[in-house]
This record gives sequence, structure tokens and C-alpha cells, in this order.
Amino acid sequence: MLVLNDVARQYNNKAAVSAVSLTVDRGSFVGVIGRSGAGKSTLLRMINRLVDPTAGTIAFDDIDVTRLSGKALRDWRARCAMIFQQFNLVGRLDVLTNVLMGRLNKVSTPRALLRLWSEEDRAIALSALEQFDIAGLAAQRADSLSGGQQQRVAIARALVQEPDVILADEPIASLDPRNTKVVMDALLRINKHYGITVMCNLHSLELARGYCDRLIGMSAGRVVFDGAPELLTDDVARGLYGLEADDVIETAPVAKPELSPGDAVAVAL
Ligand SMILES: Nc1ncnc2c1ncn2[C@@H]1O[C@H](COP(=O)(O)OP(=O)(O)OP(=O)(O)O)[C@@H](O)[C@H]1O
Repeated sequence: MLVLNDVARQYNNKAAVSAVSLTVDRGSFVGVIGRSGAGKSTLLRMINRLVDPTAGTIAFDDIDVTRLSGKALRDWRARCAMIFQQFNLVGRLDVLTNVLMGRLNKVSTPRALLRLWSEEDRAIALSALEQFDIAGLAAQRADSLSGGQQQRVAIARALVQEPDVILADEPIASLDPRNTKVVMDALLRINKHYGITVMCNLHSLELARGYCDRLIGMSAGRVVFDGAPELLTDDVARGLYGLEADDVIETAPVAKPELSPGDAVAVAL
């Protein structure tokens, strides 16, 4: 269980996030929504300590995440994988090596420095690529792939970290509708199959409603909505987004999940 208690972050005396207290149960798929500048990225980045909170505490089970440093912090970051809008792959390296980077925390430092991957690590990485239908691209340079393919590689890299939590910061913001569905389905599938908690910043309200089992609405750094997607009516959304509401309340159909967020999926791991 992830517990945020009164978490805040200031930049130059200006609050990006203020007094956020949340409990996120294991295995949930949480959508973080809100207008631009509401504090969504800062919130996610504080959870894996890419950004340090200026106040409050973050705990995961019995770990005080806010006090970690050195190896303990690296271990936490491995358990708390991050997926970015711009994929953050190493473009000149092949796809398989990019995925293997997710195993760095599982191998000894000399092996990691020399990138001496074991057969087991390679099998794990290939299996992750297979799950997202891109094993055939394993030998290609990452920068030769489409955006949707690159994001699937980034999700495979996150998965081989064997994380407890995946934090996805606008993972589909630069993708077309077809790839949006592929990537959101991939996140939902690993959430359901492996019970990995997913927290995902999303711009599209309809996607958030379709894929997530809980929505957290932020405004000016504060949590102003926290509940099941069906409770986020268009009226509540208009309050949350103000003038941006018409941009996020889609009238055109958007991707629907291949699984229902409520489905428990029985899959042998
Ligand atoms: N490194 C930084 N230095 C100064 N101010 C920052 C920094 N990062 C974020 N901020 C400010 O903090 C506030 C929250 O930003 P944040 O990126 O968390 O919002 P967001 O909801 O993720 O926005 P978007 O949807 O546009 O990505 C904004 O006012 C932003 O300008």
C-alpha cells in the first residue's frame, strides 16, 4: 500500500503540490487528471523521488520513501517504474538492450557495467516483448520504431524491473488513437495480470473513465476529486477543468479497454 501524508512541493515559493494525502491500494489502476499545471507530474515524480517533496511523507508498506538514499533509493526506483510521454529509450541501442536496462538493478554492479546479461535476463526481456507483440523488433535500433512501438518497449522495460508500482506520466500524449489504445491496453493488462499498481496521468477524461478504477482530480496542486470514475460526472469535470473542459470531455468515441477495469484476469504467470 502506498500512503502519501500531507505531501507538498514548492518551486521558488510557489506551490506545485500542496497537502496531498492519499492511500493507494495494491493492484489499483489510478488515473490522475486535472488541467495543465495542476501538479500531476510533480505528484508522480515525488512518488519515485525524481522530485523531492518539500513537506510530508510518502510510504510504501513499511518503507519510508521520503528518507531513502543511495542503494535503498535505487532499489525503490526499481520497484516503482516510471513511464514517460517521450518514452526515454536509448535510441542508438537495440530494443532488447533497452528492455534489459530494466534488469540493471537485478544484476551485480560489474555485470551491469559490462552489460553482461544472463540467458535468464534475455529470456525475461524477450518474453516481455512478446507480451506486447514486438519481439520481432528486438534487434532493431529503438529510434527506428514508431511512437507506439517505442512506448511498448518502455512498458516492457518497466515490466522486467518486476515493479510493485508503475507511474505513467502522460504515456499516450504523443500517440495516435490506435497506438493510444494499444498502450492503454498494455498498461491495463499488466495491472490485471500481475497486480502491479498503476498510477497514470491522463489528459483525456474519457480514457481515464474507461481504463481506471479510481480517479484523482487535481487543481492548483490539491486533490479536489477522489473517487470511482462513474462519480466524475460532466458537471464535476467542468468544475475541475474550468475553461479547458470542452477540450477534455470528448464527444467523439475514444479507445475502449479490451478488458473491463473491474475484471479479475486469471492468467498463469
Ligand atoms: N522544475 C520546475 N521548476 C519550477 N516550476 C515547476 C517545475 N516543475 C513544475 N513546476 C510548476 O509546478 C506546477 C505544477 O506542474 P506539473 O508539471 O506538476 O503540472 P501538470 O499537472 O503535470 O501539468 P501538465 O499537464 O501540463 O504536464 C506548474 O505551475 C509548473 O509550472
